[in-house]
Amino acid sequence: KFPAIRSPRHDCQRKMEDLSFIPDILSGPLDVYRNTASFNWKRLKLSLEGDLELLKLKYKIWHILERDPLFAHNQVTPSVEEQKRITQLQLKKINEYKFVTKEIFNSSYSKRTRAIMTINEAVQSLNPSVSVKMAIGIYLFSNALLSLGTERHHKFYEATILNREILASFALTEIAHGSDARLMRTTATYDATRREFVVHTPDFEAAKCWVGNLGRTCTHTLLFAQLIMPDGTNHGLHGFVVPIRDPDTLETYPGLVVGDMGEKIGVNGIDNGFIMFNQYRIPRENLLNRAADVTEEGQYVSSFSDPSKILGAALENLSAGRIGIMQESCHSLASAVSIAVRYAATRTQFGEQDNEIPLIEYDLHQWRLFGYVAAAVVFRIYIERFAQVYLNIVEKSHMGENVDNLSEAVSEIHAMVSCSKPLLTWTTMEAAQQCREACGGHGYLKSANLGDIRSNHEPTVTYEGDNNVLQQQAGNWLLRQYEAARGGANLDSPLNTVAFLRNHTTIAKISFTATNTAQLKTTQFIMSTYKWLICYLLKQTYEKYEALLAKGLTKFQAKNKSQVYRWRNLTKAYSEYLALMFTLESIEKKEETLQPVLKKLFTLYGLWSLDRHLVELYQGGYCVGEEPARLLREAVMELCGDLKSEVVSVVDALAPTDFVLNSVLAKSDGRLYQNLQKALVGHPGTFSRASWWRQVVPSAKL
Ligand SMILES: Cc1cc2nc3c(=O)[nH]c(=O)nc-3n(C[C@H](O)[C@H](O)[C@H](O)COP(=O)(O)OP(=O)(O)OC[C@H]3O[C@@H](n4cnc5c(N)ncnc54)[C@H](O)[C@@H]3O)c2cc1C
Repeated sequence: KFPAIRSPRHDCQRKMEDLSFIPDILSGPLDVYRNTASFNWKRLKLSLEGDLELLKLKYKIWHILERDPLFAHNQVTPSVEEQKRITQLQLKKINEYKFVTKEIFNSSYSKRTRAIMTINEAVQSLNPSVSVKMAIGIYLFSNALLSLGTERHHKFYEATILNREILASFALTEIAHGSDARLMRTTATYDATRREFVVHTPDFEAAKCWVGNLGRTCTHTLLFAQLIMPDGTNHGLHGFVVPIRDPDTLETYPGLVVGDMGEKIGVNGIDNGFIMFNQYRIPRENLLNRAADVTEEGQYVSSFSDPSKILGAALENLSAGRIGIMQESCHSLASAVSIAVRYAATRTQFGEQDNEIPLIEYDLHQWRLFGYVAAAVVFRIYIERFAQVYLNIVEKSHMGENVDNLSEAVSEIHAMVSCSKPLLTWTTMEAAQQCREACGGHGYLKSANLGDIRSNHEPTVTYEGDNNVLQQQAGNWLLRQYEAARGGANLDSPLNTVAFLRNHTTIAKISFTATNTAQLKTTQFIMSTYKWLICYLLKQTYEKYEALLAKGLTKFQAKNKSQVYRWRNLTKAYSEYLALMFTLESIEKKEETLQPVLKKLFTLYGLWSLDRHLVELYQGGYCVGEEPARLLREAVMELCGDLKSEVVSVVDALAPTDFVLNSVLAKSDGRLYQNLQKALVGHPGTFSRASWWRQVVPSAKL
């Protein structure tokens, strides 16, 4: 038996905060690579979380749920219906645990939201379906009531967030329209005689669909429908609170046709549903009327009383869910790389004179995995910092405090979120696949958990805004800033993410001058290369777009024809730059002992990402000849080699507890084959004869 060890190399630092609530890891085969780390993994864990209390909260939740049989892992995937049942029961139980304490509930907006995001992430790591159910059914709905509704909707708010009597859903997507929300066809027509809205679905193509929680469970939905006045005037999409089911019987109300979407390729614990409304009546008061209202007599009145508050509300609605998705992606990415790295450090294959070496020793394996480890750390720090900035702005606007250039900040944050959600969700998707392959055949076992991580993560690239469509929105904003910079006008960038565009002509003239890899492995090289790249891609995209307009194409056509290789690459480069910029600012404030490893990870992520932009770096003349590409790739490989001694402890900092990680290949004790044997032998039915053997043996008597 291996004794428990307490990160012996760095005990001197423990006086800072008591991190004993983080379970120690057992000594074992992974020690070989743990003992070479330059830092204490628990301190890195705290640093990546960014807040001691939130880290404690996460461990508290994991600790409680690990002891609750309802949250026990299934060795065999339950039926779709059973997954829905378990998920709903788990949500009920989470409500009963009251992780959102009175103290959290009464704290400031930003503190409360960060705590809720942490709870969501802790739950997501155990069952992503529960966290989505909770995020849509409780938090998205109650936030929308606060930001889009008024006092008269407070009863719904209390019933949702405090009493948990309402479980809501969010109904926007229709069968024939998803990304193009403006053309949704569900209507809510005001009937002044009865002071009600009549909600109607004209045909199947206008049925709301994919609505999470709608298929089996929700009591209410937050419906987006075209608001039509008695005279036929259409005021566009508005939000309405619409009762769906009797909370005591879960029977849907007359006038509704509600169905479940059936089996999906992941997150089957969520009951996604479709709905058709047949002249279904709801009270006038159910219109979320902060921005606009309909009087009893049937007059449409816009109520923009406090523009800053409305803008803050809009910001919150647009971005909060996507920031939550990014945070959850960070967790999935961290879990995937933790599994693959621990496996790589314990699995040996090939060697000289029959001395097999661990996979982690192979350059190829390091190159395949370490860029994603670096991404996991960079994204974690980025989102932690970005969420703080975002929540502070929303909080100030909620409180009616003056926020400088609020409307510009709202647009900038929307652009940032619109390109960062694609970056984080797509990188996680790629990483999950690479990590699965890096674990070979054993990675294909359900008990490796890489399959579930991958398929449950996958829809995040589509929901809350399809990634390709979102990127176009970020590009719109970037091009506006570029146009302003070209014309010498002020940039609308209060968060300073594109402040460098003021110098775009000077930046365009810089080129690759490094003569050795050390010059590349600097924050200065990475950030200045990214600035050049963004300026170059902006120029390319802008010129193409303008040329198409000059040829007589409409704006719509010109924009569509500038996406491939331009708009899209531009927003990708900008999102990577954002992640690097925020991470760099944060790293500089981290404790000294962590800085060397964090800087290496930062540098690897930066160079590894730039490697994927080499075509543009050459195309635009930043790089000339063979040397730049050779040096860049050599620097990536050197960093991979350097990180070999750190990476196992880095994933110790990234990984959740063994129970939560739930991978037979990656328990922190590193006893790969003992754990695998236990799992294979313990699997139900491993040794049984097939119950259907008689049906396939010709001589057997049926
Ligand atoms: C698991 C899951 C849960 C969901 N939960 C909800 C929910 O609770 N409530 C809800 O209302 N909706 C929900 N959705 C729906 C989701 O929000 C939509 O699927 C999403 O907005 C994309 O819309 P769409 O499916 O109509 O795709 P489309 O808009 O038809 O897009 C299809 C493809 O075409 C591309 N495309 C579209 N427009 C352009 C363009 N201009 N240029 C280039 N390419 C383009 C897109 O990139 C995409 O790849 C959920 C979806 C899933 C998968």
